[in-house]
Amino acid sequence: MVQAKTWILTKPFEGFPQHSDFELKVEELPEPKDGEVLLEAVFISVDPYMRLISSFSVNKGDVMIGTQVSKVIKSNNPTFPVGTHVVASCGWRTHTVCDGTGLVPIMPDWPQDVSLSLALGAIGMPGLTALYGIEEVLGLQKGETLLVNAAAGAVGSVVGQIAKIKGCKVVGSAGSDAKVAFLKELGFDAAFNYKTVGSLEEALKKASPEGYDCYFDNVGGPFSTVALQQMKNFGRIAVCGSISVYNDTTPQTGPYPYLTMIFKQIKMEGFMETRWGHKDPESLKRLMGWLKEGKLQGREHITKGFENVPAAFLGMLKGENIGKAVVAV
Ligand SMILES: NC(=O)C1=CN([C@@H]2O[C@H](COP(=O)(O)OP(=O)(O)OC[C@H]3O[C@@H](n4cnc5c(N)ncnc54)[C@H](OP(=O)(O)O)[C@@H]3O)[C@@H](O)[C@H]2O)C=CC1
Ligand SMILES: CCCCC/C=C\CC(=O)/C=C/C=C/C=C/[C@@H](O)CCCC(=O)O
Repeated sequence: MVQAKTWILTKPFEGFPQHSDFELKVEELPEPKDGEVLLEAVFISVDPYMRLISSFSVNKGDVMIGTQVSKVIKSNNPTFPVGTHVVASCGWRTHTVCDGTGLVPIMPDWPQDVSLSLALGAIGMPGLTALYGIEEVLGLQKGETLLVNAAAGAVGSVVGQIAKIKGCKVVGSAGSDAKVAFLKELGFDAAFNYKTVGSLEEALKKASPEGYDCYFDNVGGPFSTVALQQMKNFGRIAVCGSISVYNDTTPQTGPYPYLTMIFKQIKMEGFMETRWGHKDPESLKRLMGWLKEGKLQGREHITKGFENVPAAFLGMLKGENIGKAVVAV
């Protein structure tokens, strides 16, 4: 008999999540039946979407949602022999018994010297988000200028690096001087701390006086109101996330930038990375290729211990992470 530790939600989030919204529970798991496997979590991902989804689709007492890299430690399913590593959407739990539905094996030929945690980051969902936002939504072209915010995070740091691979000028904004220094290390052409610049408009103009062809928006809210005014004619905007409003308790209202969009003939498209799921195997190979060539860095912010998953999640929402926030169980 295996005991699974789980983090359950004591109530749906309201405003900024609190430590008291979570409770550690222990569950006795049954032995896996025919066709079933027993998974043991190795790395657990903490992501901004969990803040949103858990406000409306998770009930009090449910295990907190989320993905993990886990190892099959018992198997009655020939598709997933013991020792197989998978990406599993089974939430914040140390052990899981399941029938294999929805388990995604780690891509074949994963190099020995690359941490499996990257399957939750640069070589996983956030990396794919960056790639699809750039290629499928923005259609970014060599020589163009791209702006990305939350640029030192999981998605943003990959966005900037792919844009450099494609021969573009990249401007990034982030919330601390240490993050700005990291962006410069990654080869960003310009980077600034949006919390200390004074005038965001001036910072954007200084970084690219001729404006921006493309804007990869992870933040939304007032930042985007200002950034939109700095777009070039026929600029394109990929609306990836809107983290500045995820903890708001009142609905968003204007400003309404439609006149600027009309005059500048701007195109703006929201997207979910899951739209291009059929391309994932090929796309993950491309991301891994860049990693192996040294063109892509998969920086991570690792928190140790299952007991610290809520703290890692709250820390990510507060902006404590440089790179992908992950928990090593
Ligand atoms: N559309 C899609 O398919 C997907 C969308 N996303 C979205 O992409 C965005 C980035 O996600 P991800 O890379 O995983 O997370 P990050 O690793 O970037 O971590 C979140 C970061 O957001 C920034 N942030 C937090 N609060 C605010 C705020 N009020 N204003 C401005 N910035 C804030 C912080 O960085 P800083 O210190 O710079 O403020 C923090 O480090 C999110 O909006 C997320 O929802 C993610 C995956 C898929
Ligand atoms: C499914 C997330 C919907 C929230 C949309 C809000 C903001 C954009 C964003 O952050 C999107 C994230 C998309 C994440 C997709 C994750 C899937 O690959 C796995 C999710 C399954 C799970 O955690 O149980």
